[in-house]
Amino acid sequence: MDFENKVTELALNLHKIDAVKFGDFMTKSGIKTPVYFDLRVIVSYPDVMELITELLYEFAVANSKYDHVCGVPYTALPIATLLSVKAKKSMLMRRKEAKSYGTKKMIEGHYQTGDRCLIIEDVVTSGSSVMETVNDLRKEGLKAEEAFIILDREQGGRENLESNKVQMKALLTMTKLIEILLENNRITEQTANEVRDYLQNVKAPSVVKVNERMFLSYEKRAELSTNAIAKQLFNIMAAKKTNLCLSVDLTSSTKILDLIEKVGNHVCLIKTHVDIIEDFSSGFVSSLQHLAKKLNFLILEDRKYADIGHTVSLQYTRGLYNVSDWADCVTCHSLPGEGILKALNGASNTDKGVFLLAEMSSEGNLITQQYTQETVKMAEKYAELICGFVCQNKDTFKNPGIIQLTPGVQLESSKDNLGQVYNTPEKVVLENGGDVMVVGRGIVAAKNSEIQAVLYKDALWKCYTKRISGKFE
Ligand SMILES: O=c1ccn([C@@H]2O[C@H](COP(=O)(O)O)[C@@H](O)[C@H]2O)c(=O)[nH]1
Repeated sequence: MDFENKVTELALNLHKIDAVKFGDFMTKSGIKTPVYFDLRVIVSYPDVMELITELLYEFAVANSKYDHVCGVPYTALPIATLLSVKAKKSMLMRRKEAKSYGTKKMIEGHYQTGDRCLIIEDVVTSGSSVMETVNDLRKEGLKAEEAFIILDREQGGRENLESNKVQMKALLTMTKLIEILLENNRITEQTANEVRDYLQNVKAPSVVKVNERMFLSYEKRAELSTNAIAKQLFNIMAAKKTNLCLSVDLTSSTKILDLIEKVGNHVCLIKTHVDIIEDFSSGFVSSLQHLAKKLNFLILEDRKYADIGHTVSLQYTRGLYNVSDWADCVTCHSLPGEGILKALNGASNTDKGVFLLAEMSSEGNLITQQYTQETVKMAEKYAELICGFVCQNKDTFKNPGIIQLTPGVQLESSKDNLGQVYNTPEKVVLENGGDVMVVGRGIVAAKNSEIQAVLYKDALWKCYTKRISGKFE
């Protein structure tokens, strides 16, 4: 029997076993519907289970590359099991609730970060159940980009899933099912029309688009990084439990080193502006590097390069500051075009990173939405060089392997008298998606910088743990 005939047989069988019913029903959300699906009953019909498995197998194996299958609990679990055995592919099981003891894992089974997982579901209306499983898999660093469905109710689920980067394929659509049942005299023309009218008029609510990096831990994101500095920074944050970057905007090298000695334990990154240091020397650089090793932080020179590639390569590798010699990463503008990234790429033999400025914290800055988008696009070709973006919004980029570095942070929202805008840790981390938060005067100008650094560190870390728990919206 060919594929189409088998699909027809499935439609007729689903009707025969009462998995599809026509009449006056009420959906979970209280909307009247002339058609109702209850595919939970299929477990009582081994030949229907076998047919579904065969069809999904032909459908899935022919077109997809995947490492695991995962059924949306509960109806799709036995189907995913049969499919996993038939395809000889591993299965993962998503829990509905995390265990209260032991590992507290949501996903059971063996997997590696970056593995591809195919989702199996019985019926899709809005796609929200599929998205719950997709989100839990993505939190574990798995790729969940394809969902195979028995029946698509055609009420917006496909569009909702696509907007969350999940391609959906269904064995049957509601339209096709009605057509088959009508052709085979299982339903009347009137019933068919009632269902068609209903389909025209009732759409499921849209599913909120998720930004995967908002829910992934720094450990998981380290595994997804293609830039060595981003990887290191994620790992330092996870190990030291801090996502605080201190901007040491002081003009005396002794004062800078004294401050770092006090707060270095509480930060993951130290950000410098070397051109404001009045007594800059190679001795300062050696002491800074020594502290970075001792206290386990990375060094970012916030140079904000913005010239043509040739000049930038000289600014980066030569002159009084010879930044490439000591800074793990630098900031740079995208304004001059790609040449600036070409210049920085390969200018050093050791691992380096670039934070590209996609947005600024200052009031009235001239960066437009289009400029931001083009900046993010420009970075795509330089996956080994870019460790992140200096930006202010969670939707500026999606790649979970890179870092959102966000300046303009103080414990209270405020402004300075030269246009700097400050947001609170809650706003920056939970709403705006900051991964590493830059604090300058909030710590540097405090009476006791160490106490203040701990306050910032704790507040920012608390927001991060809340964010990855997903329980903040
Ligand atoms: O958009 C940007 C980019 C960089 N910065 C830098 O961050 C610090 C912020 O210092 P505060 O004292 O906390 O204001 C500073 O070095 C800026 O050059 C930024 O503020 N905004």
